[in-house]
Amino acid sequence: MLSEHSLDNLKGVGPKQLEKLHKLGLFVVQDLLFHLPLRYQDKTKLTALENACLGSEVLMEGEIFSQALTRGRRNSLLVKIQSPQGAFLTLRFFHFHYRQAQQFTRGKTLRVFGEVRSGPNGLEMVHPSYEFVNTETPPELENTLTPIYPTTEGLGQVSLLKLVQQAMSLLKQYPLVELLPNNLLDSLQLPDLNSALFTLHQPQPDDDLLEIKQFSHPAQQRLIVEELITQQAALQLLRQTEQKRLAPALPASQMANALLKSLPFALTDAQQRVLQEIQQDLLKPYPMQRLVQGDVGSGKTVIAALAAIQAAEAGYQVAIMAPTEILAEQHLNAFLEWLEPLGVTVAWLNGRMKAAEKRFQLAQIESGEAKIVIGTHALFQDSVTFNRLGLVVIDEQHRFGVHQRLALHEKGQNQDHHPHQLVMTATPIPRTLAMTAYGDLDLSIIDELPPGRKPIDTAVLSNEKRSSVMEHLYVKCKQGVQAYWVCPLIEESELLHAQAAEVTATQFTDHWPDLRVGLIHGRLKGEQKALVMNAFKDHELDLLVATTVIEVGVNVPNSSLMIIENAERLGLAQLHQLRGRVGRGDLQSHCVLLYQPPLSETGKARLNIMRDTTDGFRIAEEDLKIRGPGEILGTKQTGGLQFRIADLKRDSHWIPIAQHWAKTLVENDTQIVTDLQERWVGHKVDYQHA
Ligand SMILES: Nc1ncnc2c1ncn2[C@@H]1O[C@H](COP(=O)(O)OP(=O)(O)OP(=O)(O)O)[C@@H](O)[C@H]1O
Repeated sequence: MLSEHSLDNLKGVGPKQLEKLHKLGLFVVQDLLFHLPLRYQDKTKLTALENACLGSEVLMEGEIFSQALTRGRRNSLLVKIQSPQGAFLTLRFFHFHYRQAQQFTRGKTLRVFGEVRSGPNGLEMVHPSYEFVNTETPPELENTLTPIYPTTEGLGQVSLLKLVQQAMSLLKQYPLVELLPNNLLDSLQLPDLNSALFTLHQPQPDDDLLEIKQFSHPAQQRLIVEELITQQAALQLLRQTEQKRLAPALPASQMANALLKSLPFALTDAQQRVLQEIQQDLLKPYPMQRLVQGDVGSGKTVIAALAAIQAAEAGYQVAIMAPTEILAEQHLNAFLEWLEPLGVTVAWLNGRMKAAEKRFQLAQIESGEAKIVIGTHALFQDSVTFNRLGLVVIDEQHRFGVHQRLALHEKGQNQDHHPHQLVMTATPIPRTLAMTAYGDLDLSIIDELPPGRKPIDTAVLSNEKRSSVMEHLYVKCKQGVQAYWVCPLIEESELLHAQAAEVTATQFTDHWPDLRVGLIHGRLKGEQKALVMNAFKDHELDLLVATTVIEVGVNVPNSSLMIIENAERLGLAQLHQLRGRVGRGDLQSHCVLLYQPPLSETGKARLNIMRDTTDGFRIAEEDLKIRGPGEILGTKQTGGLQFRIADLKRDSHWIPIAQHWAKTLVENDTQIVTDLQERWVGHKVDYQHA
């Protein structure tokens, strides 16, 4: 079996090469077959010099007309060849031996391969590969296109190609088992696996290079589809396993009605719909696995509270995990306000608690006295023992990654049940991406903002206007407006980032001593951050100069002006999150995106999208197109989305199709699913738990 055939069985593979191959993620012969070329060279035909297009790689022949050495900053050897029709091409070599130079004598015929460029003396090729041709017995042309593989230092193309060729002849003897059903291949018009692999490693001259380049060749699509089906099937199996587990069936809650009555607002239709979906899930005796997506400010916290109360009333505990301490504290305040009057005890944990306080909170959690427990990732530390965990709410899950989600989930795993799981994210995620990243979860969307919100008015301005923007901000603050100023992310370094914020804060206080300015950044201690945040909330500060630490969740409805510096450096999803800190009350809010000129065309287009829409889903779709999934999901989450061949940005249109077929396979033939996973997950990728 090629899936068990280790690579050192191939000719020419010693320990050193093996190490290099492992570095490329290649362990068995089958891995080589799935190691697809990056691109191809066409050495199957000769192109006439006259027909060569600039920028294309071609094979051509000509007679040596002259050769010359030029001296300068870099010595170069120039060899001029002439086609039978009289056109000239210059070959330019920067590295050469003088002996080599002597070989290029006038009248000899050369066959060269390289990229045609325009040079100072007409058409040229830099460092082409070449051979001398005996015109009586010219060398044969290649039968297939020549693949160029991704490789690593010390493993040349020629060696790698030889190994793949050995793998291909083994494939002829031991073809791989076709795992995709015929009706699937027929309906999608895709080739079988073995011929797809032959096509991609040894494409015939008539195979469409353009299609292959654009990854739209049926042979490539076939592999992409198989890989995506495998990933979707893995998620569905995970989900099926989860649904076979027991969870406490939580009856409808009376206290939830009391909470609803006590709120100063009525739920929007979207909130009601999502709440009902959650409440229905909680009634069932197996774990809810639901993702709630709500655009910024759509009111997710109250939904979490209403779900929590259903568990608490039934005698179970609820863990609420937030990505930052600022957010955990904000949730704590909201939950205390809403739930304590109803007699529900809320505990909380943070990193800066005094030992005695922490002991007290831990004891309350362990005894079951505390029904709601709020915190950051501190919640899944070993010292935390839940008494009867019935529901886990994870806010902004992509900040945590699947591992942490599962870790908290395991905490509640006593003998008789698993907790229900509710994941909340404020980052709208395009549907296809959500299907891949969260395919094991049901999806609810809060697609409506509370009434009375006015769309944020956004302006895009050059940094040259910075001082007048500062001036304008001062005037507004004097009229009672509260504002954020978000500082540039010049370096990844937390220190420099903090310094930039400090400098800006000082500029304001130096200029306008009567302006009440607060400063918040990642290097402040938790306690200091909380103090500043609370002062801003209580309107003891007019302006909060911040780094992107305020990106998620911060809720100060009275703030209505935000300036974001160096906006061109941030992803759209992140800008949307930041901007979502204003426009949360009924005031008309404004946002200014400052950019450092000159701004590229794409840069301009991106900021214009921000100016033209506040619809998070549209922004996320654009971001997916421009920056890819990492930007939207965060790197931790995308860690679990590494594919061998598929690319979520390029191939997202296949995802719904893959999901459909994965479902059919999971329902009808789990053996195929297991085989597919063995084939694709191999040594490198673990779709479920990476
Ligand atoms: N139906 C509603 N009507 C009016 N106000 C509401 C409604 N639902 C929630 N709110 C209020 O809207 C504000 C935003 O809610 P919340 O903080 O829950 O938003 P969110 O969805 O978590 O947003 P983000 O993801 O941006 O943090 C809060 O002040 C909340 O009390």
